[in-house]
Amino acid sequence: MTQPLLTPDICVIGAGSGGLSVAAGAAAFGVPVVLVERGAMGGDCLNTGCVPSKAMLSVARSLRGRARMSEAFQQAADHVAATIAAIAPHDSVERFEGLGVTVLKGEGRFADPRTLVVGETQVRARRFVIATGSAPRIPPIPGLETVEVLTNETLFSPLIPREHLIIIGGGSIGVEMAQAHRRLGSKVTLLEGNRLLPRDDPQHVDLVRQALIREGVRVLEDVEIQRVMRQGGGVSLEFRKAGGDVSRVGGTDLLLATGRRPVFDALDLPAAGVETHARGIVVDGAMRTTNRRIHAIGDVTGGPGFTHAAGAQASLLLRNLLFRLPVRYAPEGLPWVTYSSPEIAHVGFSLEECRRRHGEAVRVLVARYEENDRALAEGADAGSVKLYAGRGGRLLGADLVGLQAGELAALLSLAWSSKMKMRDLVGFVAPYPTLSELVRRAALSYYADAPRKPLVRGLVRFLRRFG
Ligand SMILES: Cc1cc2nc3c(=O)[nH]c(=O)nc-3n(C[C@H](O)[C@H](O)[C@H](O)COP(=O)(O)OP(=O)(O)OC[C@H]3O[C@@H](n4cnc5c(N)ncnc54)[C@H](O)[C@@H]3O)c2cc1C
Ligand SMILES: NC(=O)c1ccc[n+]([C@@H]2O[C@H](COP(=O)([O-])OP(=O)(O)OC[C@H]3O[C@@H](n4cnc5c(N)ncnc54)[C@H](O)[C@@H]3O)[C@@H](O)[C@H]2O)c1
Repeated sequence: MTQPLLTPDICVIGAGSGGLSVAAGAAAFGVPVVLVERGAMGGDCLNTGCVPSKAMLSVARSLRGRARMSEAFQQAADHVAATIAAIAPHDSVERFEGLGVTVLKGEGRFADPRTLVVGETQVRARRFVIATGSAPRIPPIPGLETVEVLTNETLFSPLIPREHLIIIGGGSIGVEMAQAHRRLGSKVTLLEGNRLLPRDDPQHVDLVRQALIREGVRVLEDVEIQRVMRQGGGVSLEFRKAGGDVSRVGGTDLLLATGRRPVFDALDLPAAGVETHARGIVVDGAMRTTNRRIHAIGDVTGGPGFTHAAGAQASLLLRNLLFRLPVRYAPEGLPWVTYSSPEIAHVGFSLEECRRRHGEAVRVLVARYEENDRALAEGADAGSVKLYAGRGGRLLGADLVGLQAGELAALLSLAWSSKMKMRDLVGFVAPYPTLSELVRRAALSYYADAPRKPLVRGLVRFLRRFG
């Protein structure tokens, strides 16, 4: 029996953040698309990532230790399930088939540079888009194989009370899950080999660190984990603080939040002539792999692992595939947010990168939440907005920490991508009382010296003569 053969214009492998965007966008323009998914539609973000973690954080924020642990976790589990169920229809097979996409449920594997095999079906597309995402990276810690470990793939389903959760890794997942579990009633120990949130502004990270410690999370940084052991029904860890003695911590559960690895093993990429490096599939600025008919986007390319990064790549790729326009994906300016309380966010270049590029011309402009009426009214006076201004007042980057810092980051991301200057950030009207006034206030400080400048004072004096 010959295998069924499909010959779409575009075959997308992986129905997560990146793949779904490409499939929906291409189908909207009437382009024949085949979408291949071996697991749950929606990928990591919907099922085991952004959505369950943010839903859990929302319940944790409203309860903040005010409910019994069993009740708190039950509420969180219900809200996680309800949130996923509310979003799932948008990512479902039915919706995509309704858009005209042919959805194949199964694992894709390349047979040759032009053919993907999915079960009994062969797909020979003009272009392939690999969007197969990432999986938790398991570090080589002795003894890890002897205990049961949790990852984001197992933590939320079932979402159950953990008496004492030990978390290895103080990146976004580690910090968000430490706070969420603590607020739902778990005892939490967070161990990080470096410092918490190593890519974020150190002063801002300190605010997050202090919040975690105040709420009762035991935070251990600069530690080297030496061994993991079984202990009764739980786990025990041996670790060493830089230069110190070996210490031990025991808990009921162990969560690994130690970064990601790209997922492509099942694809047989060598058969397709697609090269990989340690972080993922090798792509050029147009997201083209070493096989010119095959593109790759999202976590599998090893760039910054965010849903909005996969979405941004998908939009650019659509422009390229549908309209043949030249595109170049530049991850540098990408915003990111860790949804702790306080939230911590970043836009554009880091201060270090700004200084590397523009030297002494860079000015740091700060506005503090304690100076903002809305923040005071909300009882959230801890936080700050830092803008990095270059020559002529151009916005080069920003770091933010505090209530709703992520929403302010969206405003600044628009300003950054529109190449705005401090003049523009001063020239808009921020409704009163909003946190967005913080952005204006920080930008205004760029002109703080103006009243003292002889030239400006002279001009004002001159203009006064005219009544
Ligand atoms: C706990 C957690 C919280 C997160 N929170 C945020 C957040 O708040 N904000 C944010 O921006 N990002 C967040 N992320 C990151 C975000 O989830 C990812 O960056 C995003 O999902 C990547 O999208 P993707 O399309 O590359 O891959 P995915 O969404 O993972 O999709 C890949 C899909 O490919 C399928 N697949 C793999 N191999 C094959 C194959 N051979 N054949 C067929 N199908 C295949 C998989 O089953 C999967 O469905 C979070 C991640 C985690 C783990
Ligand atoms: N709010 C968000 O946007 C959000 C939330 C969660 C996850 N994510 C994404 O999901 C991905 C995974 O997040 P993550 O937090 O696992 O990865 P990460 O790379 O952000 O952080 C991993 C942390 O683990 C530490 N680590 C690694 N090995 C260790 C070891 N042996 N001992 C001690 N510490 C160790 C690292 O120093 C690092 O700080 C990232 O791509 C992230 O962008 C995003």
